[in-house]
Amino acid sequence: SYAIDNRELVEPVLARMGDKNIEQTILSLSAFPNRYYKSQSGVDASNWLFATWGEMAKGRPDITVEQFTHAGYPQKSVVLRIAGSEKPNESIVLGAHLDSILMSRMSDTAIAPGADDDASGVASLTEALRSMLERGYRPKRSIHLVAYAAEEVGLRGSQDIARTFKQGNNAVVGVLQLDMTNYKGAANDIYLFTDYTDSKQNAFLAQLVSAYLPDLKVGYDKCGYACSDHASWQALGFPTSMPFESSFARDNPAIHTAKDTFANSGGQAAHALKFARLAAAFAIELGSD
Ligand SMILES: N[C@H](Cc1ccc(I)cc1)C(=O)NO
Ligand SMILES: [Zn+2]
Ligand SMILES: [Zn+2]
Repeated sequence: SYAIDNRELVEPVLARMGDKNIEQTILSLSAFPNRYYKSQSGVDASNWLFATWGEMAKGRPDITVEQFTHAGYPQKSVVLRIAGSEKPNESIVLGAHLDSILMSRMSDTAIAPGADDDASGVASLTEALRSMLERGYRPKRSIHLVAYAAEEVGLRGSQDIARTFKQGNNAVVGVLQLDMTNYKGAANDIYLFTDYTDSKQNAFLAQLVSAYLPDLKVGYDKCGYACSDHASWQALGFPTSMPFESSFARDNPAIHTAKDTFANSGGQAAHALKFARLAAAFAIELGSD
């Protein structure tokens, strides 16, 4: 059941979150020439995030950070796990994708900064993590943060990882995907996609916004196809949601081009901060029961 009954745990974490750290993470990730799943810089970006999350997790014996090796290409996904103190085999998964691409003339050395798609999602998750750690938050269920490799070439990294969870004895309570969080293209703040997602979990997310982010407006839209990694999880029967930055009609025109830069997402991360806060509220409410 989706109870909202951990306000004393959620609010201090949200209060400590800001856009400056998100900005820095977006700038760091979009500084790689590209994060293509087959390029050296795509491997380097994975290694950078592995080191960054590993540094953040130092001093927490309940946290592991690993790289997940995929068959057929060198870019690894990065998986961080905060072990639940009471129900470690029940998991909440927060995801974003690590890789970037150009819609045309892609090559191992092409310039594909992917600031919005999807450095913004990785940065939003990283800020949620930072604030939870600063508060010393310990979940009862396990919380997993995943930066997927190879999303742009057919949701390949998330397919491997979702399948691994399916084969393990993890009960997955809920999955959240953040793919593009920093380009505010439309009137509402957060758009919940209604296709390839779970309607009950979407309703829970809307309640979380009302409870913790009351000045934000929620809209609904459809992608029309399996448009990000949430579809890999939904296909295996796990409840997923994808809060998105804009409406379908007004999504970021720069994605999959060399123009997908932080400057072209507005030059600030205030929009991405909304998604970071929603992700933290989702993780703590589901992780604390
Ligand atoms: N297709 C998705 C981006 C994408 C997702 C939703 C909408 I509306 C428009 C565009 C992608 O490129 N993910 O990496
Ligand atoms: Zn994309
Ligand atoms: Zn994407």
